Order: sequence, then structure tokens, then C-alpha cells
Amino acid sequence: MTGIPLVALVGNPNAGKSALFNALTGARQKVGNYPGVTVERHSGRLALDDGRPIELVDLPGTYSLDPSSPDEEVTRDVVLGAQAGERRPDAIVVVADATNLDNHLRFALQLRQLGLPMVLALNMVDMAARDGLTIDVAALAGELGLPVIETVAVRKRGLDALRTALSETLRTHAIPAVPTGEVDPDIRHFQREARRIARAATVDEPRARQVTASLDRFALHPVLGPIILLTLLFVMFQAVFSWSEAPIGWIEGAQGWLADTATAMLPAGFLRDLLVQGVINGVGSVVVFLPQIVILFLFILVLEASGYMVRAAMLMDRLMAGVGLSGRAFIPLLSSFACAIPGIMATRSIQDPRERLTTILVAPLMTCSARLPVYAVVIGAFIPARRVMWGVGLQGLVLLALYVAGIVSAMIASVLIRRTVTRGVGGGFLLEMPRYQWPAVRDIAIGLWQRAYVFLRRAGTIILGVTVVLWVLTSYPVAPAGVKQSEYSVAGRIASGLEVVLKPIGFNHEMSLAVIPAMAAREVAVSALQTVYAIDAADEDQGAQELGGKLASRWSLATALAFLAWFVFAPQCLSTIAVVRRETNGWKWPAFMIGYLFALAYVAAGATYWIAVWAGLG
Ligand SMILES: Nc1nc2c(ncn2[C@@H]2O[C@H](COP(=O)(O)OP(=O)(O)OP(=O)(O)O)[C@@H](O)[C@H]2O)c(=O)[nH]1
Ligand SMILES: [Mg+2]
Repeated sequence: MTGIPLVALVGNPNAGKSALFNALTGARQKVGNYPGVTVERHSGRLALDDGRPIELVDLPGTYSLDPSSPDEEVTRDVVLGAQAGERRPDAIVVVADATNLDNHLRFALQLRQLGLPMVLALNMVDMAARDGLTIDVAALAGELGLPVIETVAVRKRGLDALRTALSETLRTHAIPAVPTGEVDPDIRHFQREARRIARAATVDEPRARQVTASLDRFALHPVLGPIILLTLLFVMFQAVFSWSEAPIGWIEGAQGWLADTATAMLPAGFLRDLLVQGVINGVGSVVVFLPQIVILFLFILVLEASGYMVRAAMLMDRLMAGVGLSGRAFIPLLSSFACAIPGIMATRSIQDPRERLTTILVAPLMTCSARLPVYAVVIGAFIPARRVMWGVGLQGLVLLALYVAGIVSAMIASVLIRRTVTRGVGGGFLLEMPRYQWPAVRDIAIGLWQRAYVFLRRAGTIILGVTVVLWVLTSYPVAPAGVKQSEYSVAGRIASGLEVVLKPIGFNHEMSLAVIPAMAAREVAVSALQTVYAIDAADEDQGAQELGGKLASRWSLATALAFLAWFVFAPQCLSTIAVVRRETNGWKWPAFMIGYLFALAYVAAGATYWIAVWAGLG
């Protein structure tokens, strides 16, 4: 054997492979309580008890070795050693959910036929215990002819035993003895056998999965279910505004202090202006939205980890079926609330290629977190922080409406796309219902930290870079007295050209200037506006006023609403386009997507503007 041993984690979706992978290697792969979380292979290293290193691969979950979607193909190819440029694993750890033994054993039996050294990690034994289920591990190991180790991945239980079993298996190269007569490739055979073994190894019958079943009576109720879902969303968007006030204040305070200190310490001139206007206030105008992003993700992560999200998918399935998408599209669309890129990658778990393509094309309509700063700044400036009935905040309501507008247009777009460019029948609903559980605090904390980190890294890299370039392009050449700097400058002249096209939909010069750099990252729309107003206001000495106040005194409500509408359909960012190109193998579909989204954004912003003007809000 050359190199270090390669061990693959294989098993049904949602068995806890990634949780086990994280526990063993210290990695932070995404874990979620629904099938189809992992869509790519990830590898990491760990040391076995004898100190020997091994390479561990986490794989997408799959029900069998006959893949039905692109992510499952990855698993099959890795396990069979058919993946290009990759060797075959030296051993397999089959991860099985102890509470769903017969289903998970079926795949284990199929894997056993591969003739590779194998260990079974009987995961989620804590859940089995909760359900009143006791599994006779020795009996199971005997029946399977494999070492069986009980684990609780999220509590790091059973890891030492697993490492020991693994090093033993690798050392002896023990290949499971496959009983004769089991060469039958028929999956039904495995199903029967799995059921028999599960029954033989289960000591106590479950007291029925009462918790999950009784919660589902409410969550999936045809009338109550949607009400619960809407209520949750509603509370989430209220919280985004009401919980964030204090921390936003702290960040603004820090930003103001930085700007003042820099102004006091540096001599007036290029460097000071760049630093204060472009970097501190420009980038700062985006960073202040960190608390809102964290709050939004706190809700999303908790709902995901508890198992509720799949119920939401179930409820949406009735709707989704009507628009030609299956419930499978829900998870990718859900991920797109963070960012369209992981969302588009998650479509790999969709079986039907046309359905997958449709999901890719509408994913950018789901409101990604990069749009939150843009929405929040405009809402903060134009929508009074008033309570309408029952203490409900108006700002949160408008934000909810913007998210809903994105979802509804994604639905409409998929109906149209399914009827035209991706015609054909789709697959059914294949999502398995995970059980409810309390979210693991550690997973939520890691998830939040990762989100915050991604946001801050964007602020420190792409947003900073684009803002600085924009600041330079807006500051030069210096305008003669009496001429507005933002119009005389290079960026200003480009914006003036663009304004010809954007004026009919209510956009002003500054907005025209902001939409192009926003293609790099949508948050840049905010820092761009901040920068432009700071440069123009420099001589009037109004630079200190915060962005919301500047917008409120300069834009009409109709204009502000048009800007929001534009960003609901907003021209996707460049990285999204790149990922669509990669996932669809060509430029045809990204071009189609750009075209239709631009058209939608233009029409929607225009309609919003003119309706608002007509309603007397101009
Ligand atoms: N109670 C309990 N929960 C667990 C255990 N292992 C994993 N989980 C939870 O089960 C859910 C699924 O875990 P993942 O690690 O994402 O499952 P996976 O097998 O990687 O799933 P896919 O990537 O979709 O194939 C998550 O919510 C985990 O927190 C366990 O031993 N006990
Ligand atoms: Mg996983």
C-alpha cells in the first residue's frame, strides 16, 4: 500500500456522515438535519490510535450504488475507484442511523459486496435510546460479519472505538465474508435481508416516534402548517430589525471613532480622503449590517438543524408541484438565501436534469444575504420605524414583503421556464422526513461564525477593493468650481451614459453609478452610494451624516422603491454567473439567466416607480 490509507464515509443521506467527519478530523463541514446537505467530496486527515495518519473522505449521502442524481454519482465513483485521478478507498466506514436501521442497512449490505474492508458506525444511538430502541450490537455485528461501533457524532461519543476498529481493519485488511447467495444484484433482496437483520438485532420495539409524529400533526396540517410557517418567517424578519438596533449602534460608534481619529491624525489630502471616505465610511457602511445578517442566519440555522425546514419544504411541495419543481428544489432554493452559489451547487441532488436547470435559473431570485444591506439601508431611510397593529414593526414587514416578492417571482419564473425552455415531466417528491431534534449549539455557533466570517472577508476584500477603485474613479479628475464632482469624474461620466437608460425607471445619477460596481458584490451598492455622497458633500462638510439620512433627504419614495425592486430581481453577481457556467457547462444558460433577470429587474423597477409616482409618492 502506497501513501496513507484512504477511508471513505458512506451511507444514506442524513445519517450523520458529515457530523462524524467533523468530529474525527476537526473539520467544519456543513451539517444539517435534512438529506442532501453534502454534494461534493471533502477530505481531511486524522491519526488512528497507533498514530498512523489516514485520509478520510466525506461523501454525499446516497441510497444505493445506482446513482439517481449528480451528487450520488460522486459517491459511487469514489467508492468504486472510478473517480478520475483518485485511488480506490482502502476501507469504508458505513454510517447508519440507528433509528432507521432497516433502511440504512440495505445500503450497507450492498456496500459489503464490494469486498473492501469495512466498519459500520451505528450512529445516533442517543436518538434510538430516546425512541426506546435498543440495538444488540454484538448480534448486529455477527449478522453483518462486520465490526459495529456505536457512535453519537454530535457528542463525539464512540470515536475512540471507531478509530481502534478502523486501524484493526486496515491492519488485517479484513474483508467481510459475503454469504453465498447474496450475489443477487436485486435491491429487493437487500431490502428483505436488511429488514430481517434489523429485526434480529433490535431488542426493544420503539415506543413509536411520538414526538416527531405529534409535532408533524401541527407542522404539516393543511391549514395550520402554512400559518405556522408564515408566523415563523414573520418573527424572523421582525427580529432582523428589532434585535439589531443596539449592536448596529456599537459598530457605528466604532466606525465614527475610527473616522474621527484618522481625520485628526492625518494631514488633509488624498490619503486621508481615501481612508476616511472610501475605506472607513465606505466599507463601514456595509459592515454595520453584520448584526442583521447574523440574526437572519440564527433563525435559518436553527430551523434547519431542528428538522423543521424539511416540513417547510413539504408544505411548499404542494405549491412547487404546481410550478413544475419538486420538493427537492426546496433545499437548493433555501440555501440560496445565504448565497446563490451554494444553492446552485446543491441542485446536484436533483435527479431530473431539466428540473435541475430550472432550479439553477431561478435560484438567484431568492434573496441572498448580500442583498440584505441594500434592502436594510433603503428601508431604514424611507420606512418609518413605526409599529402598525399589535406592535408589529413596519420595517420588518417591508423586508418580509421583499423576500416574499423574490420567492413569488421565482415560482412564476419556474412555471414559465418549465413551460418553455425546460419542458418535460419532472420527478416526484423524494425528501425523507428527518426527526425533530434540538439544534446542537456548537453547530449553530460554527454556522454563525462561518457566515459572519464570509461576510467580513467579503467586506475586507472584494467590497473594499471595488469601493477603493470607485472612490478613485469618482474623485478624479477634480471638477472645477461649481461642477458636481460625482458628475465630472470618470465614474460620473460612465454613470451619466447609463442614466439615459435608467432614468425612465426612476433612477438618479448616483444610483446609476452604484449599479455597475454592485455586479461584483451587491453590498457594494451601499458603499458606492456612501462614497459618492461623501465625495460630493466634502466641501459642504456633511460627510459625517450617515447614509440613511442622506438618502432620505435626496431620494423620493418612488425612487427608493424602484431601487428596491431592482435589487429583488437584481442582476446576479459575477460569481453566480461563473458558477452557473460551471454547473451547466457553457455560456448558453448563464447568458439566458442574465438576460431574463435584467429584463425583469428593469420592468419591475419601472413599474414600481411609475405606480408610486401615480399614487402620489414621487
Ligand atoms: N442526536 C444526534 N444527532 C446527530 C448525530 N449525528 C448527526 N446528527 C444530526 O443529524 C443531522 C444530519 O447530520 P449530517 O452529518 O449533516 O448528515 P450527513 O450524513 O452528512 O447527510 P448528507 O450530507 O445530507 O448525506 C444533523 O442535524 C446532525 O446534527 C448523532 O449521533 N446524534
Ligand atoms: Mg453530509
